[in-house]
Amino acid sequence: MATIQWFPGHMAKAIRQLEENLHVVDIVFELVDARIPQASRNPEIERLIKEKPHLVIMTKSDLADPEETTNWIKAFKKQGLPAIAVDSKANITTKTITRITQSILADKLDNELQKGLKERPIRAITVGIPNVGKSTLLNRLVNKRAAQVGDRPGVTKGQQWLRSSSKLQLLDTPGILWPKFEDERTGQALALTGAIKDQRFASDDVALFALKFFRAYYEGALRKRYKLTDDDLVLSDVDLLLKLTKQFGMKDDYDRASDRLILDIRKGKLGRYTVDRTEEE
Ligand SMILES: Nc1nc2c(ncn2[C@@H]2O[C@H](COP(=O)(O)OP(=O)(O)OP(=O)(O)O)[C@@H](O)[C@H]2O)c(=O)[nH]1
Repeated sequence: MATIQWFPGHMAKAIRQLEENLHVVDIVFELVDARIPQASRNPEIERLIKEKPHLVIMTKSDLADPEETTNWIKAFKKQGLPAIAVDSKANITTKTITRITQSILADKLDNELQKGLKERPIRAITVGIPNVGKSTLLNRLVNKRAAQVGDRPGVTKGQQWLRSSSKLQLLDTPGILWPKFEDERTGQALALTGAIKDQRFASDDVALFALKFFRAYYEGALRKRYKLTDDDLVLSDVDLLLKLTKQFGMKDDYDRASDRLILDIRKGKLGRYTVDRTEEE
C-alpha cells in the first residue's frame, strides 16, 4: 500500500483530476473526519469546487463525541453547507444520502424536467484526505465490495460509475486531497487520529498534546482508563506522561509509552472524542 507524500506535483495532479471529474458530477460529497472536522478539511476545497453543490459527510461519527457532532452539523449549516454524520461501518443508509442529495439538487432537477429532459440518476464524487473513509463509504453506498479498502492512506485506484440506487451514481475514484499542514495543532490533531503518517510528528509531542486535550475536555475518561488519582491530575503534562510510562512498565521509554497512549485513544479506549471544538470556531 502506497503512502502519499504531498509534494507540489502531487497537489497539482490531485487538483487537475478533481477539476476534470467536477465536469461530470452534479454534486461533491466532501468527507471529513467527525473527530477533526476542521483539521481534516482540505484547505483548498471551497476554491476547488466553487459553485458545485456540496454535501459535507462527517465520517467515523461512531468515534466522535455525539454532542460536538451535532454542534458541527449546525456550524456547517450556518456556513451554508448541508452536513450529515455517518458511521460507515454500521448504519449508513443509501436512502438518507439519496434523499438529502435530491433535496440539495431539487431546483436543478426540476429545471431539467421542465425543459423536457428525461429523469436521470444524480452523479456524485466523494473527496477527502487520505484515510478519511472514502472507500468504506463507497462500499456501503454501493452495497458490495466494489472499492478497495485499507487501513492506510492511499489505496484507491481506477475509475468507473457505481450504482448506489436508481437515483444515485458514484464515481469509484474518490478525489484524494491533502490535509492542512498549516500549524502544529492541526498536525497534532491529524496525527492523533491517525490521519497522517506517524513519523511526521514526534510521538511524545502528540502524546503531550493528547494529554492536554483530554484533561481539558474528557478528564473523566482519562482518569478512568488509567486509574488516575486527584494527585496525578495536578501533575504537569510531562510529569503525567512520565507517570504513565512507569505505569505501563516501560521504565523511561517515553516514546513507546506515547505510542501506547496514542493507540489507546485512536482505538477509542478512552471513549468517543472530538478534537476540533465548535466553541473555538
Ligand atoms: N470506526 C469507523 N471507522 C471507519 C469509518 N469509515 C472508515 N473507517 C476506517 O478508516 C480506515 C480508512 O478507511 P478507507 O475507507 O480506506 O479510507 P480512504 O479515505 O478510502 O483512504 P485512502 O484510500 O487512503 O484515501 C479503515 O480502517 C476503515 O475501516 C467509520 O465510519 N467508522
